[in-house]
Amino acid sequence: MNQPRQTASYLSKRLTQAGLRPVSHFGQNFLIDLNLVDLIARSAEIRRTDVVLEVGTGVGSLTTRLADAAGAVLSIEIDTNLHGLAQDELRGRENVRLLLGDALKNKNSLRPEIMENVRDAYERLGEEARFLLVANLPYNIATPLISNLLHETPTPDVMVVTIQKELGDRMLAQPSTKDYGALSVWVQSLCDVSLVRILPPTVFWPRPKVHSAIIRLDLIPERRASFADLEYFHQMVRALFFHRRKFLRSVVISAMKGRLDKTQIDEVLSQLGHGENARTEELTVQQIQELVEALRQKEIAVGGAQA
Ligand SMILES: C[S@@+](CC[C@H](N)C(=O)[O-])C[C@H]1O[C@@H](n2cnc3c(N)ncnc32)[C@H](O)[C@@H]1O
Repeated sequence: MNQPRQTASYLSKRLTQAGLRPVSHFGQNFLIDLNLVDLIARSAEIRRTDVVLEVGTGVGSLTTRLADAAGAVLSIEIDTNLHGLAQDELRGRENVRLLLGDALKNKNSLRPEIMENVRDAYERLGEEARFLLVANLPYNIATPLISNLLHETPTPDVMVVTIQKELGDRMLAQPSTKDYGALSVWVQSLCDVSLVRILPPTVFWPRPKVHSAIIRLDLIPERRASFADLEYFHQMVRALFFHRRKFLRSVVISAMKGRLDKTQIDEVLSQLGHGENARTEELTVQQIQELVEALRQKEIAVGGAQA
């Protein structure tokens, strides 16, 4: 088993020998600093009883490190040529399974094979098993991938991902800032989010136009368990941030159209102390959770949502 020497010249040679070039629409920006590949793997604190999902195998350099530490690694790659190179690189590693295809079935769901394989490995690894996502993600699918994984069972206990810095800023954002939005509320409602490292374009080959960030998300099981209807919450969060400039009251009215009338909505808002000048972006994650739950309860009371 070879340890790939992942420098720009090594990678470009390897791809050129195979008659390939990086494909930009697949987000093929490879990490060329081995210390950073190690940092991603190390930051996930992987154990022998963990099943690790990687999205975007590339030539398999991070996959190798994940396989050294984990009980099982499942890695998916959309590009047939890279999948072939990674198969060569990882041959003989019995705890690695490589899938070929798009990690997403559509914007709202993962390719079913992924969670089927994760659940298989999870059961095999026994009571101590955890599920982790550790990946240098293709930037165009990072948001749907992370958002959708938070609906899955098992939900990842830990996610350590390299993403566009701007997306990391949105995940970490606090109320009343420009980056605070549906994604901030959705991930922070379920996870502790922390910044591991900001990465300049120079550590990738080819160089992307923007800075990147390694972000760690730790699922807090009590937070997840506190939701009566997670799907309802997620949909409402998206609706509440859809018109950023409007006042909270008019946003709620349009989100609840045909479900609650204005009087019912005003009752909920005044009970929670949100005046007519309130805006969604000023509300803390907890205030948004309370608002969505109060709206859900109101809908149940008037015969709409399911208890
Ligand atoms: C940023 S590169 C990371 C490659 C490698 N893991 C590394 O760290 O250098 C992203 C990889 O994801 C693959 N990819 C892009 N879109 C994908 C998708 N929808 N599903 C699975 N893999 C995808 C790309 O072909 C590319 O190999």
